[in-house]
Amino acid sequence: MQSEKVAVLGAGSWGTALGRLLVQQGKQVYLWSRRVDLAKDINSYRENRRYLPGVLLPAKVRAHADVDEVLKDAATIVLAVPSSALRETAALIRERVQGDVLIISTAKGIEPETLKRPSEILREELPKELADRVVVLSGPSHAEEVARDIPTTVVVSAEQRAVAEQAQDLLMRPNFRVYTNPDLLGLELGGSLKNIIALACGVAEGLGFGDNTKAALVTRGLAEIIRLGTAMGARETTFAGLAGLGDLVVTCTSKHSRNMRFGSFLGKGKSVEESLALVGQTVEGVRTTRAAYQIAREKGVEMPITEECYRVLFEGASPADAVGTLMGRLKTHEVEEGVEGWN
Ligand SMILES: NC(=O)c1ccc[n+]([C@@H]2O[C@H](COP(=O)([O-])OP(=O)(O)OC[C@H]3O[C@@H](n4cnc5c(N)ncnc54)[C@H](O)[C@@H]3O)[C@@H](O)[C@H]2O)c1
Ligand SMILES: O=P(O)(O)OC[C@H](O)CO
Repeated sequence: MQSEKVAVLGAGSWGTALGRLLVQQGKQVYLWSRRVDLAKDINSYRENRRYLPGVLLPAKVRAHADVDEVLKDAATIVLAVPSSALRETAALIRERVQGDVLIISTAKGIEPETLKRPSEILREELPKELADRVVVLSGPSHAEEVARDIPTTVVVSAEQRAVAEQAQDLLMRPNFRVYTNPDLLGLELGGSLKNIIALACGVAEGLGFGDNTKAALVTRGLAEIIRLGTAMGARETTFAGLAGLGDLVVTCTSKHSRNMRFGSFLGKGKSVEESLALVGQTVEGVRTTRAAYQIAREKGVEMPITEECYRVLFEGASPADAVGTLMGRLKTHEVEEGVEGWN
């Protein structure tokens, strides 16, 4: 009989929320924290006070600092570490796991050094039989709300439909609705690139701007995500879905968003380092801005918001200067084929 054990690697907010959800699905969850003190604290308080305060965890979520114990005989592995930690975490799996294991990848970032997406990193780091079992989970899903059973919709993809459907069956709950989509590339790009736009929305908030500015960033942000995504081979319709517009809306409007909070500190005049320290959690948008900027240049795709985020994050431009550049761009059409439709 297949083990009911699930290993969740990464005891941050998302790993903890997904661990709780999987216990609701009847699983025994081993939550891996590389820090012994955090594992002890979670088990003592039945709460992840550092990353997901205020959520009582069932006894079947047990935190461990020993990765051997966590991975042994697990039928499913959920990867909930930031994209920056994915390669080293995959190496831990490679050295310890064989066989028919489902691997759910949740990181939403692009590696700036290689321009690789999470599933590509896993393909490089894992043996083929494990990499073939990787499912990408994306969509609008703040841990703070999932952990409170607030109705949420997400989307999964994998190279094989049957593998994606296995994850769909595993995760589907009355208040956690899981769709499938064959466009794995689009899912990963949507989930990663929206963090750049959320960061920009945070900057706008920090500068004291209003809803008009945020709506502008979401709308024009989606336009540049679609431009890059389709140039890379993703399907345009994916960006109208949960991993595109859905995640863009939630991240650009939610008080829970780490990327937006980070941007708002920048907008208030804090440095990148100060802003990261103030958030104190993973902010994927920083590394992904660097990666997307590079990919856009290589592909000759125009991404004005991403470019300005890059200038603020890595070239010392001030947020006010970035706004001036965006608003002062040459006049243009709203859609690429803008002049068509007129005589
Ligand atoms: N929080 C959410 O609502 C949410 C939702 C969907 C997807 N995600 C994605 O999930 C990933 C994790 O985000 P999060 O919000 O849980 O981050 P977080 O900052 O809350 O937690 C990250 C966890 O990973 C651990 N970690 C960092 N580097 C590590 C390493 N090298 N080895 C082992 N552990 C390491 C940290 O100690 C921490 O426990 C990100 O890619 C994020 O985009 C988050
Ligand atoms: O809090 P953020 O900005 O990392 O976003 C979390 C999730 O990606 C929302 O779907």
